[in-house]
Amino acid sequence: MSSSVFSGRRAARRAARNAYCWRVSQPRAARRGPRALGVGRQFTVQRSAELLKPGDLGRFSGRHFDALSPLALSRNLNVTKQATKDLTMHSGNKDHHSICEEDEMTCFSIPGPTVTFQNLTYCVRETTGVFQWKSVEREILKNVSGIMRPGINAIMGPTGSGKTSLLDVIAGRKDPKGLRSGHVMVENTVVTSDLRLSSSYVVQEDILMGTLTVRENLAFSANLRLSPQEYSHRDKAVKVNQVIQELGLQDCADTKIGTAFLRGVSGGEKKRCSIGMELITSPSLLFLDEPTTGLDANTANSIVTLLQKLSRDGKNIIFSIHQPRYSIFQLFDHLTLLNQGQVIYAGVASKAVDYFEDLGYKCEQFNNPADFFLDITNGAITPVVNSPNAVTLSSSVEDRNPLALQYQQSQLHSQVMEQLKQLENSLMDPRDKPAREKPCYATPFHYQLMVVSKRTVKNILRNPQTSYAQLALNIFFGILVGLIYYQIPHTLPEALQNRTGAFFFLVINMVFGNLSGVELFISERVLFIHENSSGYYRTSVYFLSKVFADLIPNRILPVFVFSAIPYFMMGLKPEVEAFFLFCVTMSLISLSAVSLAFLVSASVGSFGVANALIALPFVFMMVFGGFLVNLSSMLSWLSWLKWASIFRYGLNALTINEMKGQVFTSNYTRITGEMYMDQQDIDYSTVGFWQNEVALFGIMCVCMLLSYMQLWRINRWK
Ligand SMILES: Nc1ncnc2c1ncn2[C@@H]1O[C@H](COP(=O)(O)OP(=O)(O)OP(=O)(O)O)[C@@H](O)[C@H]1O
Repeated sequence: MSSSVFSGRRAARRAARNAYCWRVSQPRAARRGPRALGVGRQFTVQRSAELLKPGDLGRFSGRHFDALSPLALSRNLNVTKQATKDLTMHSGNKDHHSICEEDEMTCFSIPGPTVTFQNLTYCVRETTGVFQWKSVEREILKNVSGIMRPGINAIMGPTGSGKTSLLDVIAGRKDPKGLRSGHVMVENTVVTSDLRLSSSYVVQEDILMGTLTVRENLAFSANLRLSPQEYSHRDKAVKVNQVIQELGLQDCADTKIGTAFLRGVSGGEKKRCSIGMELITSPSLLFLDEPTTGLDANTANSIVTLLQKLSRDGKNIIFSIHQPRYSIFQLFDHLTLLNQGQVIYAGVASKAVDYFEDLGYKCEQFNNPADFFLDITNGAITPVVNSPNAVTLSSSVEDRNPLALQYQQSQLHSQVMEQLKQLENSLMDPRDKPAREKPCYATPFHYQLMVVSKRTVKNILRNPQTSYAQLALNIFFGILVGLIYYQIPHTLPEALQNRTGAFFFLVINMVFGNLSGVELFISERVLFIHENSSGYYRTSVYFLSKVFADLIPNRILPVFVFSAIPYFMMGLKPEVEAFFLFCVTMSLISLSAVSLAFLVSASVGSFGVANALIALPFVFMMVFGGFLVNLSSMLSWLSWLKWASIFRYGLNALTINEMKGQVFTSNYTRITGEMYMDQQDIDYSTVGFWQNEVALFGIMCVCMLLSYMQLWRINRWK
């Protein structure tokens, strides 16, 4: 990145932010700046810090420090190869030396945060029985502890072993209600769901806007997640280009992601784009849920290689993975192996095979270690019985997972627990802690509204079927109603019958024509949940942008077309004011109906349920509209439903607007519009007319408010 672009205060602010993503929770020394921690100067991080003991001395820049001091642990300031020798000399511990020399060394100029978790037990409730009324609690993570440092941290295990659950609990994405014990800490700060706003999480299924190109999707992420105070438009464009280069997406940068109807980029490119959406913020802590699932071997390899490259900048990359090939496994720094929700190995990845061989399992010469571990957990490989540490299978209930038991008794486990204890003890007194900044959105409300609305409009323009269908339907029905009721005469009985019939037809069309509103929030529900919970934008921003982008092209414009065509074809009152009020009434009918559809859309997740739910109130409203049933003759305990009927308010307003001041005649009879409305119990005064309009407006406001609340209440936990 050219220094000319990111110069001055902006660059300084950004550099500080990237290096100190977790600064609010760090010790003062850490907050004083990179130099205080030796960051910026090259030092080496040894991955097997679990092999060190408190009191052992490490060295950095000529100064010695306690290798297991809180600061050293929390920043991974362990030892260089040279320091390892010093350490051995100082501590006189030959074992350390020999073990340390076996370990590979990893160099980070700016190490990211360390994640620790202790005694995590997580339960889910499962419903049972024919009617699913009973619920039982099931432990899916049992007493899981570990330390994950900057580098590649893989969580492996057979299907259903709890990989994704562990990742989600660590990332603060799993419902905290299920956590029975334990806690997760990132740099000495207990993780809450706030972590969702400040960390990066790549979900398994790529959740991207299909109608936008790779570059547009990345720019969307940059616009919302990079603060406008720190990054100018140009900076963001440079950042997007940088991520495109880093991920090798140059060839498909301007290709659309693709939808169910539009072929777009390949699966691997989509996955890289998903990773890019998160890399835009230069996160120091990145979570990925099964990043290689569904990809061919080469693409999977290139993705993990890319992650490994990123981790060498000091990022802490934590992901779940099912059964990687050997070339991928080789890239892991740290491995956590799970079986039935329990840890069966946690430590340096390259030492896992040795660990299991010590337990009596034999890994064939050309066997892939990942397959070897899964075979062990599945019981396809059994331990050699005469091995001194061979796992003894017990039929007792407590020993159902002997591998987990073996791990809990191992030195590896006690070292991890010892280090966790050290960290706990080193936690600062809460009074000394700086006040924790509440993670907040990177961009202000109005900016988010502009960016999200732009995307919504772009999406509608590139996927205009709904808008075209809505317009075509309105034109078709407008002409149809106009032809059926062409130039309604003022002679009785047609004058009254045709007018009321035409109005009923129009209202039906306005209400049922808006059934498509139920798709508004359902079609993008997954995208909304992902983006909202990852801190892209506020719920209110999404709601407003979606509602306005839908209302203007799909609901308001077609209504004016629909109102104009039949109004003049039917020969209704030839007055400008009457036509204007007719259009206003039709718009309010449409808006109140569509708001009800939005409410249903925000409340349920499937089209089938939504269609069934929306049809019911519409039919009830039609029955209680006053056209099909005489409301005054209805059972009193049922007739209150008329107060909630869009049909009733709409029909009344249209009737008052048309009939008031009109005279209808036949050979022997003369009826005024007022006489007719008196007979129908319609209040035709000006106040009476506006009462109907206000009621429609009220229904719209209440439904909109409830839809927003429903959207806000959507379960975002995994
Ligand atoms: N919210 C939930 N409600 C009910 N059961 C759940 C929930 N989350 C996880 N589980 C259950 O917990 C177990 C572990 O699930 P998890 O997805 O973590 O496994 P996994 O190792 O990632 O599996 P896979 O490799 O198949 O994705 C499974 O049996 C799953 O059904």
